[in-house]
Amino acid sequence: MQSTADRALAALDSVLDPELRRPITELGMVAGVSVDDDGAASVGILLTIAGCPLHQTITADVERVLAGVEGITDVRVDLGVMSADQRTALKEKLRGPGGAKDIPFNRPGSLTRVYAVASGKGGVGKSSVTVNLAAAMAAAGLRVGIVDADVHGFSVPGLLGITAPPTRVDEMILPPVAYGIKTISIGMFVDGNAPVAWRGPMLHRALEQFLTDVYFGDLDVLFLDLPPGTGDIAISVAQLLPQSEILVVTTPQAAAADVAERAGSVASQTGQSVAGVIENMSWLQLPTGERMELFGSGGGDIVAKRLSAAFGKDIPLLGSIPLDVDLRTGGDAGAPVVLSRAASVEGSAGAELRRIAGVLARRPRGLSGLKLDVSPR
Ligand SMILES: Nc1ncnc2c1ncn2[C@@H]1O[C@H](COP(=O)(O)OP(=O)(O)OP(=O)(O)O)[C@@H](O)[C@H]1O
Repeated sequence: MQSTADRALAALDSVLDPELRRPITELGMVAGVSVDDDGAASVGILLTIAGCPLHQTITADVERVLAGVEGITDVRVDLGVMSADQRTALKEKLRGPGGAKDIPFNRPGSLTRVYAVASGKGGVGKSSVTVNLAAAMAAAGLRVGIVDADVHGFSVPGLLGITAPPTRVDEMILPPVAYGIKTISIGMFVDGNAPVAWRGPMLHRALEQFLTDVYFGDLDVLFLDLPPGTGDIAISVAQLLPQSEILVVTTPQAAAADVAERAGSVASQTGQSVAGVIENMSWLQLPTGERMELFGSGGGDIVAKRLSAAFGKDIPLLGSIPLDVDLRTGGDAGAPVVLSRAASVEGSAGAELRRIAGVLARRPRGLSGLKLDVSPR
């Protein structure tokens, strides 16, 4: 018959490390469990690093789970810290022997879809679109990550309300999780609003480090929020993640369409493909029911048609998102509009973003254009 301590240990399988999203039992974080005759349990928990900011969450989860185990009357959690050897074992468990310094998304058999979100110019809503698509997918149960590669204008942490810094386990970086999205941004590594004046090679190295040192685990979808324009980082993305596909965000303006098309056509030089075009700020819904096209019309359609002609295949306009105060206030508050009640209003920005997320989530996995097994898991 199982002892109470055995049942307690089995119950701890349901406690997940908040950052690694795997059971603490599997991660070697449970040093031991004992239960005395009166039902008082004491549990040794090994944190990955001293002063782990999430120790209170882990402690509370352990206490809650053990309180539900029959025969346990009291729970004491003793926190310790992993030894260097234990940390090495953890890293090997997560990343393979030697803590493999490769990009996991490029490994043969990786089923992660990587979308690099690009725009010709700044301020068209690229980051807002990225964050909302990611949030809608995560809410639908997909495992989602974002790399905020917009080093000059990083805004993803703010849009997701992330203030906590990433946790480091030696050289491995554990990304903060918000709304189920594992997120890493250059903004988490610079002081306050200090400007980042980095040049190409530094950007390349920063992105490479994000892709190799950040532990994302298995992801269904990874979004990269690129800086606006056709700069060095777009080329780095193509080199570092050759299977990534571009999502082009534009406004309806003809001038914006021209630069957005250029951003998309960089992909033809780098051998990447374009997954589609998203038009943002397409119209403003007036109380009279009319749509006011503040920035003109047709930009998204023009970009999609021109890119289709350039690539010799259909590149769809995935959707048109209206100007919407709820999208902006949600962004300011760090609460993506797709998760709010406002998104259930037909024709709203949130509703359209949810629809586009659904379309992208249903696209076949794997390298587009190549013959791969893309049957759903
Ligand atoms: N559809 C929309 N309706 C209302 N406001 C929007 C919409 N899209 C974006 N915005 C607002 O426009 C501003 C710029 O958006 P965002 O930061 O997402 O753009 P960006 O293209 O990523 O900019 P940059 O490249 O300069 O970082 C934000 O204040 C955002 O809330």
